[in-house]
Amino acid sequence: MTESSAPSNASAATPPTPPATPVPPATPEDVRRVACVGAGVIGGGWVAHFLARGYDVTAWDPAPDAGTRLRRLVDAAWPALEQLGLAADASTDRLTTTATLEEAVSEAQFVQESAPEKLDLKRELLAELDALTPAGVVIASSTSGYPMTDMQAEAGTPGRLVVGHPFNPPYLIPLVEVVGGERTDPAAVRWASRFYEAAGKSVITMDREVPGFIANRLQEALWREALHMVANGEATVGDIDLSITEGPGLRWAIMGPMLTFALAGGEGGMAHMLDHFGPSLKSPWTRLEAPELDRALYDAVVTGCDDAADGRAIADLVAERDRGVIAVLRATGRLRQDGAA
Ligand SMILES: NC(=O)C1=CN([C@@H]2O[C@H](COP(=O)(O)OP(=O)(O)OC[C@H]3O[C@@H](n4cnc5c(N)ncnc54)[C@H](O)[C@@H]3O)[C@@H](O)[C@H]2O)C=CC1
Ligand SMILES: C[N+](C)(C)CC(=O)CC(=O)[O-]
Repeated sequence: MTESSAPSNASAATPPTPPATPVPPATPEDVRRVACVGAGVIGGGWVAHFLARGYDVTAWDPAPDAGTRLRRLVDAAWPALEQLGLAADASTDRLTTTATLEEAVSEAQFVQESAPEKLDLKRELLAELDALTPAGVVIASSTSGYPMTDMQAEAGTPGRLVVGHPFNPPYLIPLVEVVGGERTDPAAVRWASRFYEAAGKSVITMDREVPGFIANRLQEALWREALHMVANGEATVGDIDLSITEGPGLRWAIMGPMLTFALAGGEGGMAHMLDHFGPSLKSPWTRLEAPELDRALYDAVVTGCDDAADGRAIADLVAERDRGVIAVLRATGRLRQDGAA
């Protein structure tokens, strides 16, 4: 199977349910119609991204107010996307919200699932999506951490199910981590990676399942340590945020932690850095085990964030974040020719 071909429809134990409408699988670069299932923070962000890249998007979400919420999210994101540069044929009019899941996916050439992070729900939904989506069309889950092996357990044709893990907001943060499960066809993983690239994303394709993928594994280590420090009264929520925004975070937007630390070794680079600071790896700088998320810690973090927001509403913070990310992308020359980040 070549990289441009769609994944096989090879069946697992249960025979596949035939798709509702026969739609021939597209090559990743030829996809025009994308379905987004679940339209909250992340699903809505995906919708905005795909619209900005000129796709026709169908969206389905069971919440009664989902359509209104989605339009609000897309409208709020659009100015940032205009700044980045829209695809020639991009329009919010290309969005259709559907009354049923079946309508959303029946003509889709790619499906992005962004339903709540609950394993049973994901399992059932992915099996249903698999039954409703045209044969050979790749279905990706936005999950933040469930292995696809666990989520594909009930699907008739698990070969086309992949993880496509985005970062908030998916319309601005370029990275997507792509990985399959034990029963995923490797061609589906390659297809998804090529599709995301064509859709303007920066892709890491993983060849094995790792809990938390790569970036969340790193983020969670930081997050866990931050919660320990708040729980122990060692740092305030404000201290934690400032320590990153005025410290390592500034460098991380330009180089990752590896190259950044290579520069800590001066002319000797990473080798000198390891010789010099390697022993400190054994220092008790990390606690590793997660702290108990008890009421006191919960309240301290929530109140700390309210204080940090200093009266700014979430919508104001979203606009501020979007302006900041665009400025960083511009300043570091990371806006692609086609306007995608
Ligand atoms: N919030 C974040 O920063 C990130 C979240 N993710 C992942 O994205 C996924 C969605 O998370 P969020 O957007 O944050 O959650 P959210 O709570 O904002 O949105 C979830 C949406 O799914 C809808 N929904 C409920 N039941 C559903 C069903 N059976 N089928 C389809 N949709 C259903 C809800 O009405 C809601 O609009 C999760 O898997 C999460 O782990 C990934 C990256 C970042
Ligand atoms: C908090 N989170 C685990 C849902 C975060 C992510 O999955 C990625 C992100 O946007 O940082």
